[in-house]
Amino acid sequence: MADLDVDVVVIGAGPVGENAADRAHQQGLSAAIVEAGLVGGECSYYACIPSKALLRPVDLKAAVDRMPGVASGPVDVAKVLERRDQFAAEDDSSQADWLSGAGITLLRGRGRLTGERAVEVTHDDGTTTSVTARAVVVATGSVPTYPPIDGIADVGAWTNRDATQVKDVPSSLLILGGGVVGVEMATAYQRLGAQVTLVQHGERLVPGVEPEAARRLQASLEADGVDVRLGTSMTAVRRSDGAVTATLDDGSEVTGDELLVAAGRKPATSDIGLETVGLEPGKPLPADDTTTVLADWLYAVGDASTGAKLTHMGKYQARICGDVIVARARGQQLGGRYSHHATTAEHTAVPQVIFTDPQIAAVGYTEDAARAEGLPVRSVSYEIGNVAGGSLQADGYDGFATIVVDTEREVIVGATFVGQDVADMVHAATIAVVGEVPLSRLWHAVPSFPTMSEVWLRLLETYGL
Ligand SMILES: Cc1cc2nc3c(=O)[nH]c(=O)nc-3n(C[C@H](O)[C@H](O)[C@H](O)COP(=O)(O)OP(=O)(O)OC[C@H]3O[C@@H](n4cnc5c(N)ncnc54)[C@H](O)[C@@H]3O)c2cc1C
Ligand SMILES: NC(=O)c1ccc[n+]([C@@H]2O[C@H](COP(=O)([O-])OP(=O)(O)OC[C@H]3O[C@@H](n4cnc5c(N)ncnc54)[C@H](O)[C@@H]3O)[C@@H](O)[C@H]2O)c1
Repeated sequence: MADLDVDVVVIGAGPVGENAADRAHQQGLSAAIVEAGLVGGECSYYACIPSKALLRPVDLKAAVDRMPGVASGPVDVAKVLERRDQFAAEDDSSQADWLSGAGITLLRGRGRLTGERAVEVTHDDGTTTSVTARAVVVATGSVPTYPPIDGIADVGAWTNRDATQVKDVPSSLLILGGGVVGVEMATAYQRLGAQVTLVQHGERLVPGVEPEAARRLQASLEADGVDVRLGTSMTAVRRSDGAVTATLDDGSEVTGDELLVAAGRKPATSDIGLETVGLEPGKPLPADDTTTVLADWLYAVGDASTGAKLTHMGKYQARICGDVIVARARGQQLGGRYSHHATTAEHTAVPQVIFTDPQIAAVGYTEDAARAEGLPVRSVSYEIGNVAGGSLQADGYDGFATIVVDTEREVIVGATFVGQDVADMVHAATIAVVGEVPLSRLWHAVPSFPTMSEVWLRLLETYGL
């Protein structure tokens, strides 16, 4: 392909890179995007989408099983996997078509910086294309990390790619890591018929959430039959007679047909030529609130950056990035906090939904995190099963909501919802946090009866309104 000169070149066509290119292009800039794998990135084929496609059927079955008078049958695993393939088959033709329809040039190959505003793309056939651009955006995502455990390189350990693209559910699965990937995959696999053993070296699961949320999740996983081992780590793993055996640091052994490593991720920045522009490879790219890394030409968004490692937050960063690039191209002043040119929500209002059973949906600070920041806070909680909407949703509804209130400003700085079907409840809290809506005004946001949102009223009453 002939060498190219464009306004913006994006390295990495995951959900985040695609959004950055599109946002800049929609406003009149020429854009090219470089992709070494599948257009759509990890999220579309090996992360968010296939994992949720595996979880939704078993989540629905559990909800039906909690309801007297309606019966669910056994899970048809083949059908579940077939539906997963409808969402996440490893074919990026429709996403590539979308890019070309949008007028963005797709360069298939591996992109590397070769200096300021210069990227070289190496295609599969070994040929190269040089791209020069006014702005370069790094959106190369992340790759799994492997803890230093004896034998881990020799047992054919699964990553999120194997777990989400599975063709045959094994009869048993060891999971290393009790973070978000670990608990979501433990939920899916145990309910798809595998015996799951989950090993987490911390004292609790999903360390970033309210402690009571993690306790309820652990109780539910254990009730499902998951063997949860906390406060322990694997010291060695070996494969014999087809199975993987892991030795734990308390001397015990656990066995499974496969081992899924879900022990965190690192940015995919080790081989993208960062050293040619004076930056250290292998580290998350330190982007400021305008997503800028260097002067007014190098930008970073998504998992490759220091921002939150979630698709929706990466896409938010990408929209800001596109707008900043356009403003600079037009010689316009950048706006400040909460403008189109600042990722303000990254500091105080990151939402996340963990699609386990119970679901955990949270935004902003937990109580402990707020105190660590020196905020004057008080948190109040209320059982969702004690509001009419919750008790109608499921018999014995197990879940609660917590709000963390800044007692000086009387605004909500964090909220957590735990329970069946709470995923969509978090957005109301996100609006309250971002809008810094005073509690006295929230009192007038009347939840409909009988919905689970009535828990908002009870939380405000419990706080003292
Ligand atoms: C199992 C799992 C489940 C998840 N579920 C959720 C969820 O439910 N919700 C959520 O918000 N987040 C979820 N995440 C996190 C989410 O997947 C990431 O935050 C998101 O994919 C980041 O998007 P990205 O575009 O930055 O990177 P990626 O999606 O990783 O895309 C980066 C792209 O860059 C390409 N690339 C890398 N290097 C180069 C190079 N040198 N040249 C050319 N191309 C290159 C890669 O091939 C890839 O296509 C999950 C993660 C995992 C592992
Ligand atoms: N629903 C969602 O939003 C969703 C779903 C999946 C993943 N993600 C994102 O993907 C990213 C990666 O998730 P992840 O779960 O791989 O990473 P993570 O950092 O969330 O969790 C890794 C866990 O592994 C544990 N661990 C690390 N080394 C260990 C060892 N040697 N022995 C035992 N335990 C060990 C850690 O204590 C930690 O709890 C996260 O940023 C996450 O937010 C999001």
